[in-house]
Amino acid sequence: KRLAAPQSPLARISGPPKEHWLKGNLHKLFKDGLTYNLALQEEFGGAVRIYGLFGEEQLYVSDPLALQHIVGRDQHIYEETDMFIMGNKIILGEGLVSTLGEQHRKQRKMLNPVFSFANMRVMLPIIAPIADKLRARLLEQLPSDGSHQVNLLPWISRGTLEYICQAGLGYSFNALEPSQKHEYTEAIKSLAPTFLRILLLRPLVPVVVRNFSLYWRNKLVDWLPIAPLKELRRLVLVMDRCCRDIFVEKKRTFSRRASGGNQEANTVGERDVGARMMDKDIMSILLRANASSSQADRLTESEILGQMNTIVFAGFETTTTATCRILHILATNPDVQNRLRREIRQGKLEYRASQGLSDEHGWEDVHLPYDSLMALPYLDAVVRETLRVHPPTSLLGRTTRQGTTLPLSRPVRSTSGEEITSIAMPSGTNVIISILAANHNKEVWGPDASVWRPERWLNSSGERFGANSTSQAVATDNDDIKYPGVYASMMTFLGGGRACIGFKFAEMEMKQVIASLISVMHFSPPEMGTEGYKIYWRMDGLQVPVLRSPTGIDAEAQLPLSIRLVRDTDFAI
Ligand code: HEM
Repeated sequence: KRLAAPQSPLARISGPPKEHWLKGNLHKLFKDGLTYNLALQEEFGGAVRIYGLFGEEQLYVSDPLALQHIVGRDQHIYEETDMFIMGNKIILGEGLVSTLGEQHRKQRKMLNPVFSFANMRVMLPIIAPIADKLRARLLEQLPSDGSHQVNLLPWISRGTLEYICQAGLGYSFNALEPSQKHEYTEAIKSLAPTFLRILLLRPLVPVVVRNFSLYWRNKLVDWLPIAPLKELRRLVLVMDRCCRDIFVEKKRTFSRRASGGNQEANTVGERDVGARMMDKDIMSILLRANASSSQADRLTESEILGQMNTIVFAGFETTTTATCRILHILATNPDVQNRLRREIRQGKLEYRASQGLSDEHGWEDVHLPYDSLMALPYLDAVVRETLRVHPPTSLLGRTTRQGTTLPLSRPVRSTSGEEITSIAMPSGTNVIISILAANHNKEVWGPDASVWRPERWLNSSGERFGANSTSQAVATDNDDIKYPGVYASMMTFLGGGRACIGFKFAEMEMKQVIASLISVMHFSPPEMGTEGYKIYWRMDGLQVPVLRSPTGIDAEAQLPLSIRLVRDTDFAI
């Protein structure tokens, strides 16, 4: 007994038994893990000891005060793991998700202003016509006299790619023209599924990066008989080449304009964005900011290049699944859908009148400006509540870079039944931030925390609380029991120095798409026949819609919904 290794501080914390000798509890958490994740918080509280690979003890955290420390006060201690940073660097380049410490801070300093409200106002007119084009593509599929079942997932996904590429890169890949496949958008779409197939190799990344040069890494990929690894390398090369081409063109256009030369776009992709929107995209704003900043703050070319793939990748699947989730909820809640449509119609009618436009301009086609769109209270409540109950990214990893102590707002029980109010965290302890459990915490959101109820964001007259206020939605005044999230006090977009930089963009995009689609289209659940099929949201890495039958769950992600044109009765509440 005396020779046994000293017990780690986490061994005292209660948690589930080890489920597998190799995978610990990880497969339960990350493979269709919604129920398992929520049960952990219910049973053990805001800090739970779980087992990682080879039984390594980790801390699973949803406690508000602990998260204030992890993403806020002590964020320099709780950093991304080497596996995450190095893996991202290989795949996406030297962007925000691949850097730590001073380099990351420098990149954020340059990029934060790019995602300001002022720039969102400028970018909304890039997105609005694309959402209308998506709507037109869906309407084309409708028979003249009835409803039609459409798998919305690929369409929402094409729309999202087009918004982020046009607004992010200032480049159109015509993603809403399925006949015009582009190798860049195909690569971005294949990236996450390919990566998931070799997820178990991820822990080896730091060892390989530290011990093998690029030449030998390439040789390894050649020699190893692992097809998804070779495919991943191909995708990375395609993304890198396409981004470099766009970047070179952008720089050329940029310096030509700076010297007062020709204002025309050079490439088809640039021209397709339309002259009106030229130079208003994220990369153009970044290039201008970079050129006018001091030498010490300036990003290198490779850092700018790295942001291109990072922004497109980070903004793609997350926003796609969130938009799909909203549409699915609207389809299954016709009253909510009607109320929302009514509010949008009212908002557009008022704006049309304020601009002195005649009735000839159909209200459905009116584009609300940024501030009016953001101010629609019910739309805001529907988006907030969906992002709270169903956060697209549910779990994030961190590791302690030095020893520290983690305080808790509510004590948890030790394995021998004592109360624990703070936890000693040795250097190198792996932490899982549970965005999902935090967003479902009954102490913060009330006993109906897991119920989707948009009214929690509204007062009794249906108005929303002050701009960022969550006073009614949050069931407590105690600051220790509040989450440090950047968006509506929830953890969906995280908080602190590594919070989602694109959250305003995502919010704007989702609101615009929903407003555009439901102005003219009605959504309802699909006919599933007699075999008992249901749409089921599987939580692996992201939350993804699939079909579930009594005999099992389909592997293929899909969101089949019935759509038809809106009728007068679809505004009734
Ligand atoms: C509903 C949609 C979205 C969700 C739920 C979401 C969520 C998140 C979360 C949780 C993080 C923190 C990740 C971590 O620390 O490991 C993050 C980071 C990030 N997100 Fe988003 N995101 C969304 C949309 C977007 C969009 C549209 C963009 C770009 C326009 C974007 C760009 C980024 C970037 C660049 C980071 C890295 C920030 C950094 O490390 O400094 N995201 N996002």
